[in-house]
Amino acid sequence: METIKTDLLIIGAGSGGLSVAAGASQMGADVVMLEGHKMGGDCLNYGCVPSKALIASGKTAYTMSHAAPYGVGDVVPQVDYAAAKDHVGDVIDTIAPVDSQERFEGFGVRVIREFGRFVSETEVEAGNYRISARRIVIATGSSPFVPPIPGLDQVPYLTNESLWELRERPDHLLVIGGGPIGMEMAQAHRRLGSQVTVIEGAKALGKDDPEMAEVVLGSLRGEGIEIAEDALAKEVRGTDGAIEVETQDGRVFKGSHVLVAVGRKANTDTLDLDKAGIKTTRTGIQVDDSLKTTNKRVYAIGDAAGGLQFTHVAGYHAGIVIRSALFGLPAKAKTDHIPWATYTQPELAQVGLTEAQAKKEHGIKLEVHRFHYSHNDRAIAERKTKGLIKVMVVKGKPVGVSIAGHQAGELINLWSLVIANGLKMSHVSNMVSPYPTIGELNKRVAGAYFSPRLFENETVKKVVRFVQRWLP
Ligand SMILES: Cc1cc2nc3c(=O)[nH]c(=O)nc-3n(C[C@H](O)[C@H](O)[C@H](O)COP(=O)(O)OP(=O)(O)OC[C@H]3O[C@@H](n4cnc5c(N)ncnc54)[C@H](O)[C@@H]3O)c2cc1C
Ligand SMILES: NC(=O)c1ccc[n+]([C@@H]2O[C@H](COP(=O)([O-])OP(=O)(O)OC[C@H]3O[C@@H](n4cnc5c(N)ncnc54)[C@H](O)[C@@H]3O)[C@@H](O)[C@H]2O)c1
Repeated sequence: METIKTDLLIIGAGSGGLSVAAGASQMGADVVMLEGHKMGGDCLNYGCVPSKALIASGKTAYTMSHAAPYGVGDVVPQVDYAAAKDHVGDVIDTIAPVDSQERFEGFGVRVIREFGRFVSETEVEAGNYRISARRIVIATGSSPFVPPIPGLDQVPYLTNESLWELRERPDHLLVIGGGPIGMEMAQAHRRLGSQVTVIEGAKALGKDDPEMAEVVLGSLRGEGIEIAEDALAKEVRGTDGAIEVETQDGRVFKGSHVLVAVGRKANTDTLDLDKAGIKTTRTGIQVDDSLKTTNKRVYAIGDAAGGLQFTHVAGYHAGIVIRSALFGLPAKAKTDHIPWATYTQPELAQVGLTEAQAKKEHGIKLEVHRFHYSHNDRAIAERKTKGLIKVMVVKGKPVGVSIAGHQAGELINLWSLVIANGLKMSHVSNMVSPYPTIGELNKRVAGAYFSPRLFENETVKKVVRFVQRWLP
């Protein structure tokens, strides 16, 4: 067995681990990174990247079959599901070099392609290596949670991992779980020609503001997706091509395939965390504000840390760990300014508090302002008028923003900047947006905040009348 000593050992080469490795190695630390499976982790191989690529195929098919309102004849697209999967593979291959072993070795990182597990508080074994490190970062991500629904293990169910291997378009896809994975994949498949039924135990897109989620759900239903809510899957039966899902209230849904998308499970089982004195919670590894585990030399980041599960969160965590582990500086992970977006069409995006959360936290100090896409000229030109932006404001500062509509995931960037830097509504209204852009929505909602203050204000009116009398 080879013994290695290093400054920083990173377990997992996904979104979080790669970001720590890139930063730390280029800043002079001696870094070892373990990866037991594919470089790039879930996001590149089974998550964000393939899902957004398949969504793009679905969007293309939908545009072709809904062109008439633009004066271009509708066509029935000839969908080749296997070719769409080739497109997905090609997109992964195009991005893969950025996450590759070669690239990281070029930074001076020693990449070991083995799964690691703790053997003591400061040592990890991986294959034929025993690595001791000054600091260790657990960035092992998460896996699809497969609930113990009776019968599920008897049918050939799909997860976000096996879905990408499927080359024949499902005739009728049943999706258990109406979260972001379920809804994104439901719409992509519907647009590629499958019949789709979403079976959701509570409310679909339930982590988002219900008013905003409804904009998306209405559109999805309009496209022919059946969304059954309060439909907790209780039993699954059938065979390849003929699957039935029965819900707790006795409804039975029939389809050809079933995708299980009911959340994630942190990858901690094989790490032997107890040998390093590291505790876990119900959702992942227990960490403090600085992402340190109960073993102060070990950090946990990204999905493994059991909080928000997004690639940009794993990347943000990486920055916190670099600051703390490399420079010994205090660094705390916050969540107030973390956005998320669901890439259905229309999209759904959120940063900061939802209206309900803001009401609870700020009570009567809260003001809520809305602006609808139907008043945005670019949205009208593009016939993308469904949706709205909603801003929760306390004493002139936004504390949360929710957007449902065209390019919501792009629009939320500005509000992430605003909230991260404690900026005010006046900063947004001072901005000049090019006309006509969807981005004007951001300025217009700030206008909606200031309009009553300016236009329904007697003092303002008095001042204007007074000045007008004296102006030459
Ligand atoms: C279908 C789907 C769509 C998604 N879409 C989006 C999106 O659009 N936007 C977004 O922000 N997020 C999205 N996510 C979430 C995103 O993929 C994750 O939040 C992100 O990948 C987490 O990064 P991570 O570094 O924590 O884990 P990962 O990227 O999963 O990396 C963990 C790595 O650790 C390795 N590993 C595990 N155990 C060990 C061990 N013991 N030793 C060595 N290596 C190990 C794994 O093989 C893996 O490569 C999506 C997820 C899914 C499933
Ligand atoms: N666009 C994005 O950024 C994006 C896209 C996909 C995934 N993700 C990340 O991946 C995570 C996991 O996504 P997800 O959609 O699997 O999980 P989720 O936890 O967000 O949603 C799962 C849904 O399944 C439902 N459910 C649970 N058990 C059920 C049962 N027995 N029958 C019916 N419904 C049941 C839950 O009520 C919930 O609504 C997300 O929370 C997100 O962090 C992000």
